[in-house]
Order: sequence, then structure tokens, then C-alpha cells
Amino acid sequence: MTVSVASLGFPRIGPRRELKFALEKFWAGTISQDELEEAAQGLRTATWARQKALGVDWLPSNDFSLYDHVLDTSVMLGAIPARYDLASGQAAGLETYFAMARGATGGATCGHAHGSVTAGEMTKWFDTNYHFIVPEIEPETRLQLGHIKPLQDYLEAKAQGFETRPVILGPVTWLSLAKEYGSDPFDLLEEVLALYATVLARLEEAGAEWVQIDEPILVTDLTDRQRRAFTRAYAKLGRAGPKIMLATYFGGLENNLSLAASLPVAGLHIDLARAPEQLDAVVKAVPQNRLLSLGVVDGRNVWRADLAALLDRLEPLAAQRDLVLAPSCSLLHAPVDLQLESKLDDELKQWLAFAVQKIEELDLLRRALANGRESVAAELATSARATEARKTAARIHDRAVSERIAALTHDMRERRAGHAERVKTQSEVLNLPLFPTTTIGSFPQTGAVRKARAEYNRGVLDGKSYDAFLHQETERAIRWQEEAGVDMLVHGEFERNDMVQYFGEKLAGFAFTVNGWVQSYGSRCVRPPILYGDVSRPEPMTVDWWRYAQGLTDKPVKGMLTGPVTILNWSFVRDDQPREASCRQIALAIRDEVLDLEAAGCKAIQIDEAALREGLPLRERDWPAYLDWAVDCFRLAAAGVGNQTQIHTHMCYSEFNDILPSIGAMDTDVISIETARSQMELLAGFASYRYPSAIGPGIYDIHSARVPGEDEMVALMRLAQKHLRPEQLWVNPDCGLKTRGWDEVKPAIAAMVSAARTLRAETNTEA
Ligand SMILES: Nc1nc2c(c(=O)[nH]1)N[C@@H](CNc1ccc(C(=O)N[C@@H](CCC(=O)N[C@@H](CCC(=O)N[C@@H](CCC(=O)O)C(=O)O)C(=O)O)C(=O)O)cc1)CN2
Ligand code: MET
Ligand SMILES: [Zn+2]
Repeated sequence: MTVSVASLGFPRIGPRRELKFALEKFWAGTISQDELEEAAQGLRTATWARQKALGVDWLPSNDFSLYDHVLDTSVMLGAIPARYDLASGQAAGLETYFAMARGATGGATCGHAHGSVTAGEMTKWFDTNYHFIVPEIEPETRLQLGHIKPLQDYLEAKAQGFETRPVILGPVTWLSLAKEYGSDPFDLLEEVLALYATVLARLEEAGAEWVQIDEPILVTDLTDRQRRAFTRAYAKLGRAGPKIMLATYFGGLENNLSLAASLPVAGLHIDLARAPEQLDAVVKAVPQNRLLSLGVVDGRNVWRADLAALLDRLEPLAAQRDLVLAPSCSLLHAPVDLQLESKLDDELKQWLAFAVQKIEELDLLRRALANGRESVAAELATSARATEARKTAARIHDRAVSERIAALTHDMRERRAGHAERVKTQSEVLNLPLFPTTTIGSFPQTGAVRKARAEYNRGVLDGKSYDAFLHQETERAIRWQEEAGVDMLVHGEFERNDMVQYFGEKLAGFAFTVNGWVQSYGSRCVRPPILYGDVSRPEPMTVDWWRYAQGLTDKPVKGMLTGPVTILNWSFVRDDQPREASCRQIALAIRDEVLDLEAAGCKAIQIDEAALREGLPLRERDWPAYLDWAVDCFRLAAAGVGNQTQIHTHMCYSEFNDILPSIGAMDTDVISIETARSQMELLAGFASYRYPSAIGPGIYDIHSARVPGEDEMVALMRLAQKHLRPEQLWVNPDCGLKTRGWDEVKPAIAAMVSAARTLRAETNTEA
């Protein structure tokens, strides 16, 4: 029996974010398309060489993408919405590709015909913080094969001596992620399958023996139509062409196991990090002649695997059948290389494994299975010591935290008065006009801001000068908001590198990396903090910044915090206790901050829960339990304040309809949500659920470089008034403005303030 090692995909951004920098230079016009391609090709080559050197037998190709692999698939299939104005029969070039990803402003600098055009919608890839561009199927969509990127990448690797297994997003998952405009995407199944069949045939001609087809949708609740599509799709694709390794990840197959096992494919990959319990059932269900690929190391987290425990499970199985060992999912979601972390202490470092180290672990497992544990005794001993050390380390436990958790009471989750009374008190304190204007928190993180922080981190800029610089930026933002006529101000978040990492750096129980970047969307990356121990807040984290900003103005300045569920969901978290236990600890730390802000005189505190929705489990069965503790943690963080203190929250990418009761149960005073791209559709749900609190439906799509006009924003707010009372409505952008430039933000916010004035005038005349 043989054991081999596979990689399902490797981080594409590069160990030092080389792809990010090349893309941003290309978009800024400072490098050419050839130079961009050259940088990308260099990254691909280095990635193949590295994985091969680490012992990977199944090297992936086509896991690389210039922006997003879902978008790559849409473009390959010719699913290009009419607004990109591609002449029929023409394959999309890079310009169209990036227009679909980011929108285009048109004009003189833009060489193509379509002028100003909006980007495709962006949403979360399953329950990760990676975003994909949603495939759009329009009634007039005519699919046709464009440029076959999997083939090109396969040939590129081959030319360099790397035999690879191309990674292809599966047809059923692609269709499941597509957004329909007037027609069900699954109506296109046969057309899509014909194109996939051609792609596979071309790969086979080129010499590909295997392909990896990713169908993560198989770990979710499927409709009958999706199930039938699976049967049909693999009846067509599985019988000819290269052998298919069907990859499932982000959860267990559960009730879809018999479906997956019935498909005529040559191999099946399962996620044993998220769903270790499925192994026995899968082994039973999947015939011996089918290659099993076991996702034994966690592709979504940074902990070292417990190799001895894995070997205990794998040894009996490896005696019976051929096995492939792999990370649970693509390593896209993991940072690249632990060796680049110069600032993590040695104790913590020995507990961790990033993408490179995860492959090393797989190689070690393979050698132990092939040649016996004694052949790698020393390495296994090191691994065992690390596992043991982490289990017993003193720094993980904090008595004060567990005592505090044990003493939690029901009262701590309850505001003192109900909603109606709070509205009254708050309106007396805040005295805001109808349709109050505000922004979501961050202002542009300009090159100057990032440069100052980078210099401060390198020790080139001393703490005092850095602080002075940040104070100056904050003061400018306050002055500008006053001039612009915004009603409730923000300090601008200039001191923050990221809304989660910033808090991770200030809270006990978290560690943070210098190079642990993970792609979030396109060229944008995050360094998720590493939650390794009990969480507490050694000292106030934001109070001084708020106090400084509020000292500059008579208008109210919002306190600005990230909520416990979002900090949890955007961090690498402990796997030695339930997520909800970690979340409760974070909630208490945020509660401390909320109360300190209130004590300092802050009258409105925003607690962002941008990631609450994305943390929703993939199986509906698990929703109630998650929502229960998530809402509970939010309330624990927020509910300590008096009636006069207005609690805001903000959520983005909001497919809320499923979870409205939970949003209501958060019991906030004001919620801002993303709606600009969906024409206020979302508000119908809030209305029918009789949502009592105030809502700021975003009317400026901050994900696009387009500056909206006043009329457009007034029109959106009029739509909003179809669903909600004027007194319930706030006027604000979709999300924070950190990724925009001041040249966009200034006119957009000025237009937003005029829009609010127009609405007030309309409402007053009607009254
Ligand atoms: N964690 C998280 N997840 C989120 C969001 C979010 O804001 N945070 N928003 C949603 C969308 N996702 C996003 C993810 C990242 C960014 C983003 O802007 N990322 C920045 C990095 C932010 C950061 O950590 N900045 C650091 C480091 C900046 C940097 O690259 N510095 C240079 C030097 C810069 C210079 O000298 O000019 C370097 O280190 O080499 C800082 O400001 O300190 C980027 O990729 O460019 C935006 C949205 C959903 N998920
Ligand atoms: C991704 S949600 C962002 C919320 C944060 N307060 C900001 O404005 O940037
Ligand atoms: Zn947001």
C-alpha cells in the first residue's frame, strides 16, 4: 500500500505579499501587464519548486489566481455580464477581468469601450474571510469557453519540469455560488458540463493524468436539484478524461456521503480537521479501488498537528488501502511560513505550523507510515514535546478569567430599560436631526499613514512622533467632518493597522505575526491574530483616542470597537476549547472597554460585528446554537451601559434574512448595514419582522471607486422609506472608508450630507 502527500492549493499572495505589490503597481499604472505576468509567473514557479522540495507528490496547478479563482472560472466559462460589453465571440482579456473584479471608472485612462462599469458582487467563500466575485447568470448569458487557464497553468508547470494536478472549481459549486437574474443558474447545467468536458479533454490531451475538482458545496445542506446536478455532472465528467480527485472541505459529508460515494470519480478528498468523526463512515462507503485523500492537518488554523494521535488512526488504514495525506483544504487560508516570524517567542512558535510547516508535517506522517515510526523518531519526539507543552503551558490559563466567567449573571446581558425608553433618553442627550449622518469608522489609510506606522514599527520613527502624527490625522478628520456637516463623528481609526489585529495586539491571550498574511480579497490581506490563551484586557485600548477626538468638537464622536464574535471569527483561535468559550472571554474584555468609554463620557459606542453573519455554520442544523452564543456574547459586551448610551453595531456583506430574529436579539440602538448594491431589498425583511431599532442602510458602496451623486443617494433613501419610518433611518456609507482615497471620500460624504438635508426638507414639508 502506498502513502503519498498532496497539496490542494498553496497561498498565492507570496511569502512577502509579492502578488499584492505587483497588482497594486499594475493598477496604479507603474508596471506593465508583462511585468505583472512576470511577477505572477515567478511566484508560481517558486511555489511549485518549494512544495516539491518539501515532499509534495501531488503538486497543484491553477490554484494561483491574479484575483480570485471563482472569477477565473466564470471568465473561463464566458459568464461575463452584458455590462462589460464584450463583443460576442471575444474572449475576456485582463482589462475585462479586472473590471469584473474591481469595477472600472472609464474615461481617458481606460482604454476600453465600456466606460464606467460596476464590479461584480463580492461575498464570503463559505465560512472563511476570503471573498470571491459572485458569478452572475443573466437571462441572455451565452456561455462559451474563453481562455482555458487550467490548461495554460498545467503546461507552464510542465515546461518547467513539474507534473501537476490542475485544480478546478467544480461545476455544481460554481453554479451554487452563482447569482440568478431572472433564471435559475442550474438551467445552464448541460451547457456548463459541455464546457467542463472540453476543458478536461484538453487537459488530458496535454498529458494530465489527474485533476482535482473542488466541490466544497458537498459539505452543505443540498437541495434535490443540486443532488441531481451532482449525479448528472459526474456521470458526464467522471467516465472520460483525466482521473478526478473530488475534493470536499470545510466540513463533513454527513448526509451527502452516499451521494459523494456514488459518483464515478477516481478519488475523494475529505476534511478530517473539521469533521474527524467522518473517517470510518467514509472508509466504509468508498470502494477500495477509489483513492482516498485525507485532510488530516488543519488548513484553516495555525496549530501544529498531534502527529502521534494521527498515526494511531492512520496506521491500521494504511495497511489496508492506498492513502493520500493532505491539508484539510487549500492552504490559501493559512499564512505562508513560520520561519519568517522573527517576533514570536520560541515557546509559542513551537506550537505553530503555517503552510510550509503543514506540508512538512504531512511528509513526516508519510515517512512514519511508509517506514515505521522509528524511522522519524526524533522528529516525532519534537512534535510530541510541542503538543504536550502546549497542553500544560501555564500561560494559557488565567485564574482571574475563569473565575469571572464562572460568575456571569443573566443581568449582565440585559440593558436597563427597553427600547422605547432608551430612544427617548438618547434623543434628549444626543439631540440629533432626522436622518442623522455618520460614517462607519475608518477614514482612508493613506500611504502616509501606513508609511508612518511602518517606520514606527521599524524604529525609524519614535513613539512620540508617531503619536503626534496620528493626533494630527485625527484632528484633521474631525475638522473635516465638522465642515462637511456630519452629525455623528468618528475619530477615523488612523492608529489601527486592522480592526481585528489592533485589538489582538492589545489583549492578553493573543499573539500576532509580522508576516502571517492571508488573502482576504484581491490584493487585500489580513494578519489574523493568534488566540492561544485566556483573554483579558490589561488596560484601556481606545479610550485615549476617543477622548482626544471628542475634546476637539461639540458634536458627538462615536466610540469604535470590534465586537467579540468578529474578533473570534477573524482570528486563528484555540482548538483546545469550544469557540464559544473563547468568544465569551473576548466579550468580557470588550465589555470592560465599553464601560470605560462610557465612564469617559462617550455617548455612542459602535461595536462592529462585521463577521457575525459569515461565522454562521454551513449546516442549518448548527445555526441556532451558534446564533445563541454569538448574540449572547455581543450582549455581554454591550449591555452594561446606561440607557443614555447609544449602542451601534455595523455589519457588512449582509445576507440577513435568515437571521433577523438574532439581529433583533442583539438589542442594539442603531445598526448600519450594507445595502447599496442591493437596492434596499434587505430592508423589506427588517420591516416585516418589525425591527424596532434604528437602521443605517448603506447608501455609498465603498467597495467601488465610483463616487455616487446626491440624487442617487436620495433615491436609495426614498426606497428605504418604503420599508421603515423616517425616525428609524440613519444616513451612512456601506462600510468603513479605509480602502478609499480622500479624493473619493470627500465628495461622496459631502453628497451624502446634502442628501440627508434634502430628505429632511421633504419630510418636514410632508408633515
Ligand atoms: N481582518 C479583517 N477582515 C476583514 C475586513 C477587515 O477590515 N479586517 N474587512 C472586510 C474586507 N476585507 C479587508 C481585508 C483587508 C483590508 C486591508 O485594507 N488590508 C490592508 C492591510 C491592513 C494592514 O494590516 N495594514 C498594516 C500594514 C500595512 C502595510 O502593508 N505596510 C507596508 C509598508 C507600507 C509603506 O511603507 O507604505 C509593509 O508592511 O510592508 C498597517 O497599516 O500597519 C492591505 O492589504 O493592504 C481591507 C478589507 C472583511 N474582512
Ligand atoms: C469590515 S467592517 C469595518 C468597520 C470599521 N469600523 C471600519 O470602519 O473600517
Ligand atoms: Zn463593514
